[in-house]
Amino acid sequence: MTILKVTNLVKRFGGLTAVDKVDFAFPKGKISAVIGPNGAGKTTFFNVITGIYQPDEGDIVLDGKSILNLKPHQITERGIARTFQNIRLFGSMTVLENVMVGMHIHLKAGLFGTLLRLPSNRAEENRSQEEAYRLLEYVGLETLLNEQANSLSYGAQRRLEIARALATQPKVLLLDEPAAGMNPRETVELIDLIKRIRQELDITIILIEHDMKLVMELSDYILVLDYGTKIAEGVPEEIRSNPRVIEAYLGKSAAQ
Ligand SMILES: Nc1ncnc2c1ncn2[C@@H]1O[C@H](COP(=O)(O)OP(=O)(O)OP(=O)(O)O)[C@@H](O)[C@H]1O
Repeated sequence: MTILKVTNLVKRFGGLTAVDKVDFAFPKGKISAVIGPNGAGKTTFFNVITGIYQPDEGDIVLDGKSILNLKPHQITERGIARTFQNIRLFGSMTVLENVMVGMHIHLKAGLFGTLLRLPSNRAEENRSQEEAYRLLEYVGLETLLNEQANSLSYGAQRRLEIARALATQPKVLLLDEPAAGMNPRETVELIDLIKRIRQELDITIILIEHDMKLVMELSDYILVLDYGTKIAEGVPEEIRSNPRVIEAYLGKSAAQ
């Protein structure tokens, strides 16, 4: 079953076509990877799906409904959450507060009522704090809940970004280079966390990643972009031996 489907997706920047007529159906409850050489259009693809850019052509359908022309926060409300290639946390806020920011889209009190701790919002605030704590436990950061976000290690900041994204209760979670800058131990922990999110929370995961070991180990399905176009799709074994993919990564001579 498909949860997210893009059809004939096109995004141009002036004369450059960053995403060029891409069709892809992301299977529900699976981990899909979007790979390709630098500049292939992967982040632009994520930016179009999450409403940061509107596509010039094509359609994006989440759970049977088009999300075209929606603003990023409306797309989050529909059930797509993401993390960024360059970590975007509220650095001077605590770890707990960062997760509560993710939660506010589902709270009646709203973000500022929650953060200002207005008396009328106390009960809701307590519930959301408990939920935020549970999410921090889930990603293994519960002992750091009162730390300032920018005091965390790089790997911990990436996990906090994932917790904040989970707080929006997504159907689909987009991870843009989640292992970038991580040491080998942090990467192993990340792989475990992503597998648990798929299995236990039933969330569909789409990730962009340059670490091929991680991609091959985690992905059920892979979409390969090069110069904005889809050059291959399939299961990891098919992608690993696909001559067009080898050529795109290593140059023509490697594929011959
Ligand atoms: N806002 C923008 N304005 C103009 N050109 C852009 C913009 N964003 C991306 N591009 C261009 O679109 C192309 C695709 O970029 P994109 O960042 O999507 O690639 P990528 O596959 O994510 O690359 P990387 O692996 O290096 O992160 C590149 O040529 C890039 O320079």
